[in-house]
Amino acid sequence: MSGAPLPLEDAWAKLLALVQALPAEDLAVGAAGGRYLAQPLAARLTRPAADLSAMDGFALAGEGPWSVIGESRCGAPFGGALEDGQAVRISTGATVPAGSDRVLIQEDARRDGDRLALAGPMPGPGANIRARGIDFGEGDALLPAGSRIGPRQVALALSAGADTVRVHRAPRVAILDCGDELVDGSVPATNGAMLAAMAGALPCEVRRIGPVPDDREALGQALARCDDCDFVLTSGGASVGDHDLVRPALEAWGARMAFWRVAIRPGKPLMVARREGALVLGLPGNPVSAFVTGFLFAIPALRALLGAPDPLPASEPVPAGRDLPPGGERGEFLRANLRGGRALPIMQRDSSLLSPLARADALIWRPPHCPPAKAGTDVPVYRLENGAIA
Ligand SMILES: Nc1nc2c(c(=O)[nH]1)N[C@H]1C(S)=C(S)[C@@H](COP(=O)(O)OP(=O)(O)OC[C@H]3O[C@@H](n4cnc5c(N)ncnc54)[C@H](O)[C@@H]3O)O[C@H]1N2
Ligand code: MOO
Repeated sequence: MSGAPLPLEDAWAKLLALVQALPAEDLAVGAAGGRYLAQPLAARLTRPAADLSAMDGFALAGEGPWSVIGESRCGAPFGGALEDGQAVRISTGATVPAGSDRVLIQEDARRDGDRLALAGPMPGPGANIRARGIDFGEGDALLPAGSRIGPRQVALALSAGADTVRVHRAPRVAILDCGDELVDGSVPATNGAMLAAMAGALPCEVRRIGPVPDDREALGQALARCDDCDFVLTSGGASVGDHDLVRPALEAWGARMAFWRVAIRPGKPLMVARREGALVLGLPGNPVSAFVTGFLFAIPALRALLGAPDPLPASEPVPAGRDLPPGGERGEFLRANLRGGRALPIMQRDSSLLSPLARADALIWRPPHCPPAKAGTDVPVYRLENGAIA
């Protein structure tokens, strides 16, 4: 447990091995935004349910000229069938009547009373018609288990006739700020609010606790308020100082440490533990360290609890905006700005500095002992603005 800090990849693997998606529940489709499907979604309906017009105009049967014998509107389809030489006025999205195989857009039509003639080219068969079932048919598999229900998936599920979807339950999350200096107000307790804002972009129930003093009993009482939580997130007191009491307090509460310390900068003294059904992450107190470990571990853990199949953040190669020195003993996440397709590192690296953190829109990953990188060579970059944490 107190051995060498774990390489990032090993820490991620151990974390994911500890987390299981929470049990499933049925939720009204409109309330399921941000959740992940616990079972696949199949269509209960065919869409479109009938052949529909894609344009405002006239549904035609046979060659022109035509006589207009009625109208098909959304919600009020034309009841009968057309014979050759007949047409109906039709709106976008309205049902194409039987007997018609094409729609003439009104800009290409000349209407005089009930008489209709071409004022443009004759539409071909099927023109301006959305055929029944082109989106999906009843019984079609629409979304596999593990899909995230975003706004587009909400629309799809409703269109497919689902009232509810089976999704993983939203985690109950406790976020504790720890430190005497936060209790007396000499240092503003920024981490809890920051982490709550990060977590709050995902579907979860966040309970803020503290600030809690550096005191075993107080920490014990605070942790007792987390007994019903799925995920407990502390910040501060994770290091080796005399007042870093989070680990013994967690152990006294019944948490079993899975690992402590990851070979990353900032964020080394990360603690990961489990207690009965709950996952526990002890994040370091330095605000940048809390953010980086929140981004790399806490948000992915939340996604995993929600049932995301691929919960870790993804990096992309971006050319470095300047020469970068070789990597050290710990891998480093450099705060950076993406400008003109390049990632420009911010050179203030102290893990207490919030102004460079707030200015950054990306993190450049420098793996341990990596060779120097010349400006213009690709380096792995994690964008901060997507995925809940800007
Ligand atoms: N001898 C060693 N000292 C330290 C080591 C080490 O390996 N050996 N690791 C350093 C690293 S790396 C980090 S990161 C910090 C982490 O320390 P803690 O997690 O124990 O955090 P604290 O000591 O409680 O606080 C550090 C710093 O952060 C401020 N803080 C704490 N919580 C909050 C909060 N909720 N909101 C805002 N600011 C917070 C606190 O006031 C301190 O300034 O340890 C190094 N030391
Ligand atoms: O990991 Mo600490 O976060 O380097 O300052």
